[in-house]
Parts: sequence; C-alpha cells; structure tokens
Amino acid sequence: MSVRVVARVRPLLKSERDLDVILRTGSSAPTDSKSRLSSAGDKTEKTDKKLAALRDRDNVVRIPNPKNEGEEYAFQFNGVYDAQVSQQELFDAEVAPTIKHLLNGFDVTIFAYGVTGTGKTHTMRGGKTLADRGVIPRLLSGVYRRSKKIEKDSEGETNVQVALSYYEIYNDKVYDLFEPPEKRTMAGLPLRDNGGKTVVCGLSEKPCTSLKEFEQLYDQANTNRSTSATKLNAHSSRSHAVLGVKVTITSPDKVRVSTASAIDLAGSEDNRRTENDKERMVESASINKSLFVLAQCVEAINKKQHRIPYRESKMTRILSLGQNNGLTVMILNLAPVRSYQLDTISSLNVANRTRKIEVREVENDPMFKGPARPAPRPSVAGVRQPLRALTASVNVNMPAPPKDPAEKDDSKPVKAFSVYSDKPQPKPTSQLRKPDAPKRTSMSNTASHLPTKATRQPLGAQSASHQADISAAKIEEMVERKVEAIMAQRAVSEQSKQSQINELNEQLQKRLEQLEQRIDGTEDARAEGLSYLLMAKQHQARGEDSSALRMYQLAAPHFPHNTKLAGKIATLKERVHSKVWEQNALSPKGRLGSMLSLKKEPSHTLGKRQAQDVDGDYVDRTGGFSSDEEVPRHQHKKRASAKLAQIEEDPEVLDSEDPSVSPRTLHLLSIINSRDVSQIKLLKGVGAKKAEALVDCLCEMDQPSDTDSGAFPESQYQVSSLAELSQLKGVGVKTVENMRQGVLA
Ligand SMILES: Nc1ncnc2c1ncn2[C@@H]1O[C@H](COP(=O)(O)OP(=O)(O)OP(=O)(O)O)[C@@H](O)[C@H]1O
Repeated sequence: MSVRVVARVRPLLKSERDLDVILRTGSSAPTDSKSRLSSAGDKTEKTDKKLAALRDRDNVVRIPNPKNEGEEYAFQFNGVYDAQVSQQELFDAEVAPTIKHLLNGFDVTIFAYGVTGTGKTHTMRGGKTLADRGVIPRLLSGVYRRSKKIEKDSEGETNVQVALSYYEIYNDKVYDLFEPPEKRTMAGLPLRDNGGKTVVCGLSEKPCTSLKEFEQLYDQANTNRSTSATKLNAHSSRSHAVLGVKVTITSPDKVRVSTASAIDLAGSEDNRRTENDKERMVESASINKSLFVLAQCVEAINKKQHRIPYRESKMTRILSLGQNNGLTVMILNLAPVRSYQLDTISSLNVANRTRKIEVREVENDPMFKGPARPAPRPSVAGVRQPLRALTASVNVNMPAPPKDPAEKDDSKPVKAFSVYSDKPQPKPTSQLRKPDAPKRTSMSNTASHLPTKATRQPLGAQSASHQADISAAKIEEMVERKVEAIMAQRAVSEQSKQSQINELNEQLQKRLEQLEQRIDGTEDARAEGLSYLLMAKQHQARGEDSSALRMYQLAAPHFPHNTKLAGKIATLKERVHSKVWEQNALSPKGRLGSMLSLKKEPSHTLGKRQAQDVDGDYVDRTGGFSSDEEVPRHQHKKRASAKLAQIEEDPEVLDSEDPSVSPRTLHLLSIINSRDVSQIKLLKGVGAKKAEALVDCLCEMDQPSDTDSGAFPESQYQVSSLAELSQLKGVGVKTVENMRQGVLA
C-alpha cells in the first residue's frame, strides 16, 4: 500500500487578496475566493452527502506555470480539500478510518507537510473551540471512544491503555516536550535503531486515561514547543513536533501494542520573504535542511536507489518514510496565493513523489500471555532433530507377536516398513505407544524414559537370548544418551556463541553510539556551516549580496582555513559597499534630502574634525561623529545615507580598511574641501567644468552667518565622507571612485 497523500488548501488570510489566488482545486473556480478566515467560523454543519461529493470530485490541484501563465501544472492526490472543508470533515474523511487499524495492531503515521504559514499546525493541533479542534485532539477522542467500546463489548475482559510521548526536533536535536526546557541538555536525546524502528532514548511516556487528561498534558507540552513570530507567520513552529500515541490492548490471551504518530512538521521558509534575524536564520537553515533531506529521501525511494539518506537528518530518521510499517497519511498544506507560487510548486512535487512510496501494511506482532510455553531448547530449534522411529511402526523382519486369543482381530495390519520422522515431538511420552508385548521387566523403567527409542525389539521374541536383548537395548540406550550428550554440548556451545554475539553486538552498539556522538558534535558544526553556505549560495543566486555576505560570514568560523571562502567574503564586501553607494547616489530622496538638510546644518571644517579626532573627542571609523555638538549632523548624515551608515557601522560587513577613512580618502576630501579648481580639475575623471561646478555646489551649501546675533561667522560647508561627496550635484559614485583611485595616498 502506498502513502496516502491529501492536499488541503487554506482560506485566504485577512492580509491576502482574492485577486492573488492562483490555486485551483477539483473542478472549482480559483480556490476560496469567497472564503476568508473571518468567515471560516460561519461554515458549520456540512452533511455526509457533501463530504462524499467532496471525495468524489477530481482530486487535482492546478497551479499556473510561473514562466508561462497560460499553462497550468496539475497534480493528482488521494484527496483534495479546499478552504470550505472543516476540521471535522477532514478528520472524518482521512483520519477517523485509521483509528480502527490502530486498535487492530497497526502503526499509523499522520504528518502535515508544507511551506510556513500554510496551516499545518492548524490542521494538526487546531484551535481551542470544539469546531476548530485539529486532527490530534480528534484522534485521541476517537481512540478513547473506540477503546471504551472494545472494553464494553468484551465485558471487561479486554483492557485498553493509552500512553503519550511528545517531542520536538529543534535544530536537529530531539527534546522531550513533556519536560520543561530547563531540563534540556545541549545534545538533546539520542536516537537508536530498535528492531527496524527508530526510537528516542530517555523519552518520557505519560499514561493518559481520558481526553481531558490528554488536553491538559498536550496544552502544557505545547508551551514548551519552540515557536516564534516570523514575517510570514505570527506563530511559526520552529521545530518538528512528534506526538506518539501508544495503545496497549490487553485481552485474556494476548497483548497488542501499536502506535499512532501525529507529526506537525515545521514549514520550509523562503528567507527572501521571512526577514529572519540570526537566530531565526539558524532555525530556518535547520528546518530547510531537514525538509531538503526528506525530499531527497522521497526522490531516492522513487528512483529505487540503493542508498536512502534517512540518516542525514533526525526528522527523516524518525519519519522513516517507506520503511515504517502500517498506514501513512501525508497532509500537504497549501496556501492559495501567488506569493507562495514557487514554494507551492516545490511542495506539490515532493508530495506527488511521496504518493508513489509503498509502505508495508504489517500489523505488530501480539505478545501471547499464559503459562510459559515449553521453549525449544536454546539453539536446538534450528538444529535438525535426529531421526526418530514412529512408535507405531514395526519391523517387518521381526517375527509377529503371538496373538492374544481374546484380542479382537480388527487390529490394523502390520506395516511392512519402518517410518522415521525428523520432526520434533513435543509430547513424546504421551504420544508414545508402547508395544503391548513383550514386557521387558529389566528395562521397562529405563525404556519409559527413552521415548525415542526405536522399537527394534523383536515382538514376542521372549525365547530369544536375554543377553542379546539386553545388549540391543543397552546399545540403543547408549546411542540415545550419546546423542543427547552431543545435543546438550551443542546447545551449550550455541548458547555461549549467542552470548558472545550479544556481547559483540553490545560492544558494536556502544562503539556506534560513541562514534555517533563524536560525529554528531563535529557533524553538527559542519552541517551548520554547510547550511549557511547553502543559504549564502541561494541568496547570491537571487542577487541578494548583503544576505549572501552575512551567510558566508556566519559560515566562516566553521571553515577557518578556507581561502576560497575568505575570497568570496572579500569580493562580496566590495560589491555590497559599492552597491550601497550607488543606491544612495541614485536615490532621488537621498540626494535631494541630503542637499536640503545639509544646508540647514552648521558646517564644520575638516581641520576641526581632525583636531577632534586627535583629542579623542569622537571615535568613528566610518567618518561619522560622536561628540555632543556633532550629534545632529551625524544623525542627519545617517538619514542622508542610511543604508551606507548601516553597513559601515556593521563590523561584520566593514573591514578595518574602510575606504571612507583611509589616507587616500582623507587626501581626496582635503582636495575637494580646498575648493581649489586648479587642483580639483586634476583629479581623475574630473575636468575643469566639473571642478567649477563642484566648487559652486560647495559654495551654495555654505551656511550664511547669523547676522542678527553675530554669533557665528559664515561657515564653509565641508565634505566629510565619500558618501557625502557622491551626493553632490554632478558627482556620482563612479566619479567618486575614479577620483579616489587617481589620488596617491
Ligand atoms: N483551514 C484553515 N482554516 C482557518 N484558518 C487557517 C486554516 N489553515 C491555516 N489557517 C490560519 O493560517 C495561519 C497559519 O497557519 P499555521 O500556523 O497553522 O501555519 P503553519 O503551516 O503551521 O506554519 P509554520 O510552518 O510557520 O508553523 C494561522 O493564523 C491559522 O489559523
């Protein structure tokens, strides 16, 4: 049976517009244009008929090709539910049928997959009202209801117990959600392989007897889950959450255990849109990486590849898609709007491939109760039994025993052959039908302990030599004993071999754990570095140089001696820097704003500033000012070239050789501030005309003297940074760069 994949399209959020809806489901018009979250509560009762109709229509999701709007991609699933479908309807159609299987001993896995903000948590956990409750509380409710029925039907002979475990995978580490966050260790809980299943070691398991108790436990545990506000979702899950519902059914003769796993995966994030900070970025990198590994696993299974990369992420190891037995339902959550288009297509692709994954629908083995069964002797089970003669057989070569005249003649004819069996005989003594005659008093006791003894005794041959009889019996007995001794010896050696194997396995397991821990440590760091690199590449591919630079810088500590990485960082820094200048120069607001406001402010000479620098009145390697009297000007400059200042002030972006304060820059600024046309015109890229215009511009910006009070003499406007220079009339970033390069430091 393959994984059941159903798609659920969420309604429009209040911030989204009907116009932006691009997804179509079934034979409907563009999805949900009429349904908004505000009206979601109004849609209450829907009949079974309607639900059946929902199931019957074509289960296709259609989305336009982003490169050619006229063309549509269509994806078929096992079920498609649009925004009008209520929590109850989705549950009834997709999850309720699995409860029966769960209580029949099958494991069930239900997981929600999709981009951030598409409704996974809403689907799995849901809201607080009865109608809004999601899959998980409804599942528990169904389990309790069915358990009660089983107990009632069996008149109390069968008992059903439910126990819960709940954990999250946050930054590829597993944490118990039933434990408060303070109790967490850095490494999280380790995973182990146990009989083909991945288990979390040290996870707490809470017996839970009622729905009410479940709600308390679940709500409390959810407060321990890592969630945060991102730009795309005010309550974004920053981890994958796995709820395990273990059901133990104890009937008079057996115990059956099965588990339902309800998984709310974290959503993939496009960090162009999230505007995540560093912490969110780290989370996001981990989420995206695990989802990427999941997609790789799905692809590898589809392509029937030998190696499925389950172990590359804890989430995929736990989910074990295609390796887990039982039933698996994937709920693909989708947002109907254009801003999600690329992410939606990629989710649809993954889900489409998941649909083809086959899972074995195997029920868990029950454990039988009752008195201990006679276990086969250790290690003998696999050993071929020595041939044993069936006791009913007789040897045709032996003379027939004299018949008792009283005996009826309806006895079966004597078989003309001996029948031997190599099957173990579970109850040999009772099955053994001793020959009626002759009775050998001397050996009778011994013989009764030797059930497997072949009856080679000539029937009714009492006249034969007693000596020969005894010796034959003795020989048989000796053979029997010898065989048993050999068997016992073998059993012992098998046992010790087994214990050696167990010991070896334990040692191997320990070694594996140690290795895993070691690898986890180094791999974690490496993986983190790699995910930064991956994100940096993605940003760079999209032309987001500053984000790419930031990611490369975050990756750098993980690859300390990587010259290529260092080179990339340097190149990007350079590029980011010049881009910012360009932006400032090109921005009409920035240019005009700076020209206007600069005029209003008192000016200061470069000489004065340098003096202040020497006195240590301000510390500013970006060309800004920090002395009290300079504050307004400094603030103004920041406004005028906000982006530049932001980048210049960011120590991670700006290296110590900031060109704005290098000797070359200072020299260039002093030439400009000298207002000497003959000198300025000699600068690279500046002719006489440009030099004159530049000086005119500087004069225009001079502050007139405060004639009323006579407090200040006319002060000359001085250019204090390259950014400022690039904003002057007729001067652009390129000109400034040319001027600077032409100046000898
Ligand atoms: N079917 C729905 N009906 C009503 N509201 C919905 C539905 N699906 C999603 N929403 C709303 O959409 C918003 C985002 O949903 P949710 O938090 O469940 O997304 P998510 O996929 O879990 O996101 P993340 O991956 O970031 O955790 C929430 O405000 C939620 O209430």
